[in-house]
Amino acid sequence: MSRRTISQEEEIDEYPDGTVKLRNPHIELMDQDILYHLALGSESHDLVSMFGDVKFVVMGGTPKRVEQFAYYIMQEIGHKLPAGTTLLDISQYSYRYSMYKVGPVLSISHGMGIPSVGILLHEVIKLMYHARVKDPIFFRIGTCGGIGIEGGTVVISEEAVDGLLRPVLELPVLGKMHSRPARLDKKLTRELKALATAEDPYDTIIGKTMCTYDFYEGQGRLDGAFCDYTDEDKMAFLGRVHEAGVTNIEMESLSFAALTHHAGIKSAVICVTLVDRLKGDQVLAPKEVLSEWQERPQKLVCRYIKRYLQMKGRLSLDGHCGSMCVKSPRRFKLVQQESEHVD
Ligand SMILES: O=P(O)(O)O[C@@H]1C[C@H](O)[C@@H](CO)O1
Ligand SMILES: O=c1cc[nH]c(=O)[nH]1
Repeated sequence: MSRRTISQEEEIDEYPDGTVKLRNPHIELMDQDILYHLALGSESHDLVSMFGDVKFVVMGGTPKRVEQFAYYIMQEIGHKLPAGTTLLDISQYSYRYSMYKVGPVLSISHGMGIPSVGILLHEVIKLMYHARVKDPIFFRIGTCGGIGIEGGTVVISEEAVDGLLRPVLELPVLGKMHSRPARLDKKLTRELKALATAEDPYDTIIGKTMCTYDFYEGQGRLDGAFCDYTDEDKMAFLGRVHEAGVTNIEMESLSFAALTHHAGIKSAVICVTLVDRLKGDQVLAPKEVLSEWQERPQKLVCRYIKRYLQMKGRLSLDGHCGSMCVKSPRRFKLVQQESEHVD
């Protein structure tokens, strides 16, 4: 095992072969590990053959969004299903989360808020470990409220902070408060930004994301069931956090950043804004507009995955998966050179 320095404060352990390390000595001693909320187990399922080829884990709040992403990425990478079959929700019998696998991509719903995404991340990180997945990359494709930016803008988080602007996830453990740094991969953030194009009919920006424990009072809304502050108080708060660099507010990035970082897994959070919070609280855009907006983070992540697979020679330029299905070696080389920034 080797040590990688992430910052002066913290080092993380890594196995040289890139497999995910668990920071829990108890798991190895257990006869079997039941991933209860995924409806999977380390003995009941052959996790290595089911998931050993995973490279990308893409998470989003709703089962519908992750199913849609699974079908979209399937089409984009030319992944074929056996005739007459459809994608299967692998975790359907957990009745908690939905999970779809398309070649090297796992698409999983995480529900709403830090507790829900946290439980899922524990089990997905263990799944990566049991399946001996190498160097997985995790993405959250979400929705958020923007501050001073138009609805439909895509925000790639450079940092996640809590409602008090602290870049840490706090969790009481055995009666003591534990703090974990919430860090996202800076290089991955830049690489994603570079994949936004001038032809996209919306902006893609990098910004600081505030992650709250609540949608209403936690995000300073005036339209919850309860509200003990004034419109002026709300606007002063939003102005203050905006000045501190916050561009958007959502409810999972802190846990996503902290737990992936603690596991030594590269991750990024990409959210589309549904409302400019300086102009209002309610999400008023029509359903069709909201649904098109939600596709925007998916498009960016899909571009990243395709670029990655093209560079590894696992995808042809016209988007067909295969072992070495490169159509024109000369053009492929060009793609490789253009996209040197992608790992
Ligand atoms: O998964 P998404 O991005 O839709 O999650 C955001 C944050 C909360 O879970 C939810 C609130 O509407 O939207
Ligand atoms: O304002 C918003 C919109 C989506 N999700 C949030 O958490 N906040």
